[in-house]
Amino acid sequence: MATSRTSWADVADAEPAPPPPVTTTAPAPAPPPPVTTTAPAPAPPPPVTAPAPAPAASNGPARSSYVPPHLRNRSASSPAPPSAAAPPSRPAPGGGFGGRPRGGPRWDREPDPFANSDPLAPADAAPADGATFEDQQNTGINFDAYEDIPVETSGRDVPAPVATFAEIDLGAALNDNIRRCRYVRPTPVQRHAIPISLAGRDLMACAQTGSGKTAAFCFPIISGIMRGPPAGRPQRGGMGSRTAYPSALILSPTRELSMQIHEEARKFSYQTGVRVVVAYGGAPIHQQLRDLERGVDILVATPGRLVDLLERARVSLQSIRYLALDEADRMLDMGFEPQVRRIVEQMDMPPPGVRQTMLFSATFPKEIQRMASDFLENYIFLAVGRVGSSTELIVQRIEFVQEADKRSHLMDLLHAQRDTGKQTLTLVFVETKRGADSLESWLCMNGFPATSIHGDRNQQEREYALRSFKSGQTPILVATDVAARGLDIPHVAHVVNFDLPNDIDDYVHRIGRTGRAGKSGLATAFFNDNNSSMARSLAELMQESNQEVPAWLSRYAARPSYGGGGGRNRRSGGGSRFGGSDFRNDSSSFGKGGSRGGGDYYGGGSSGGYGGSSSYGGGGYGGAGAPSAWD
Ligand SMILES: Nc1ncnc2c1ncn2[C@@H]1O[C@H](COP(=O)(O)OP(=O)(O)OP(=O)(O)O)[C@@H](O)[C@H]1O
Repeated sequence: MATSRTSWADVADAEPAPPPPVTTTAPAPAPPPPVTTTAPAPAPPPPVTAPAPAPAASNGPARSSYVPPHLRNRSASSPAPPSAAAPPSRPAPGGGFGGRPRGGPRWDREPDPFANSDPLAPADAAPADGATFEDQQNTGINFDAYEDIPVETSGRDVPAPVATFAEIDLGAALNDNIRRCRYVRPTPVQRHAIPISLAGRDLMACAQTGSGKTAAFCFPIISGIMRGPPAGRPQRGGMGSRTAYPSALILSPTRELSMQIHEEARKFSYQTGVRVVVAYGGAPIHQQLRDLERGVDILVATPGRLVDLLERARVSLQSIRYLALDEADRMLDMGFEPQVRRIVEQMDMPPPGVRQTMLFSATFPKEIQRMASDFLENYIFLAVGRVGSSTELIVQRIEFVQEADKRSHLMDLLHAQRDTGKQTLTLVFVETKRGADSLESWLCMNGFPATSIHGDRNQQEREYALRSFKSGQTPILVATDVAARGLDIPHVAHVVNFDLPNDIDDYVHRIGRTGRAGKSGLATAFFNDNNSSMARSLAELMQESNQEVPAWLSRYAARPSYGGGGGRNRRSGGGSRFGGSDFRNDSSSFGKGGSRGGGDYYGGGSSGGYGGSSSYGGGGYGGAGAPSAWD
């Protein structure tokens, strides 16, 4: 691996009114015998000093406009903006549309994704009462929080981790963007995952919420596309074809998460010539089709909308070199698995071994690992922190609250928070869509500015709610599990599980909306007899995360009938600490296609507990007649 000693990371720290509401079947190669190594986190790089902020490339919010394919090859007539003085390692990725030759640099027309650090907030959005959140960027990150985190890798010939971005040859343009993002050093998952992916290896990676997994899969993809396709790859399509041929596909379970990944990927790929397009349900397809027609290298999509595009022959997957599944365990659970298998195995995507596949999540039940291995070849399993565990940065409190008392209890919490005088955001999770509406109204009636997000709200309302929450205009967001995964909202200081989920992994993702990127957070859960099946898994999780377990919860957990019998709330990392986490290390687990019904997690069967929760966009996915939030 080449190294670049000129990177910013060697020397530096860093720079720098919402709208009205309104077919190829993959062979299943035998898994390699895993080799397990438990690696200490690499030594932290020496402290660095801050350079003068690099000018955020300020070619303004130029309108993106269609570049005719025949013009894409011309060399840039206008000089590159100052921060892009060094040309990208590969100046001409991008087309993908109609299989025409990929064009030349297009950054003279590229809107600046750094112009507005909050992807969903309008530039002029401000927190309530005119207060401003201190800093929306990634400064003040407590990296020490990650230094002694245990890391496990298993698989053959695991590439060595890196300690700095400078050790990785990601390309000058991408390095510029890393600096603009104020990422000074890689997080632990990035230290391990990026070299693995750059070496061309398939990867199943499990790392705690808020630990930087998005960049961990985006950087290698962008860097790989910048370097260009492998020699001899046939050009697809013909003149006049309206089919888009992305080189990379990133799938995620919710619209909002896809939007967020798109915004992140646009920042990372700014002025690299790599073009990122997003496609998700609930939004007009015509705009997305137009975006695809302008060319796409990386397509970020929700499965439902992608299937639609594939059926219309507006997207072909035959040029896919990189496939990433974010929230991979969710993507492969009962609700999504058929759609995802269709996309990955029954369309025209190259098989494992030809494409490179990366699966990421904070939780990875072994049952799902087993299924996921169908998509991978000779892969490396990476666990940063314990699989399915929550970060110790989040203080977890469990309070015994009867159903009838929940509202007044919530009110007490909110009053206490208000009394601190700090401008923070509170995310309140409830079980049902109706429950979300009703709690939102009640909070508003009682003087607490709240909004809600769930699967019965239309996309415009969902986006508005999220914007309003992020900006601090409505600092309380009542949500179903549609907001449980992946969303990276700065300043969420408190997550309240007003209704506990039925699945411990959902709890891990929910509380992970706070305590992100090395910052601390608070999570309070209301527990009563209705949640007794969660007692043991909650107590175990809290113990693993060094939290104080209330005596009454330990007593609940000790009762055999209360969560003691296994079922889906067994801890998903289960087994011995590190070593039990890669399912290939379980002697009974070899043989990819092994019995899915024999799983040791989630009730021991593919129908043993996934997907049935009414909280997922209401009525669950697959629930008859209920609109799914997961498309
Ligand atoms: N190297 C880095 N330095 C500083 N900040 C970083 C770095 N990498 C990522 N971040 C920031 O950390 C935050 C969390 O990252 P990200 O959303 O990718 O987490 P995640 O692991 O995908 O979380 P989740 O499991 O909840 O999806 C983001 O705000 C991101 O910009």
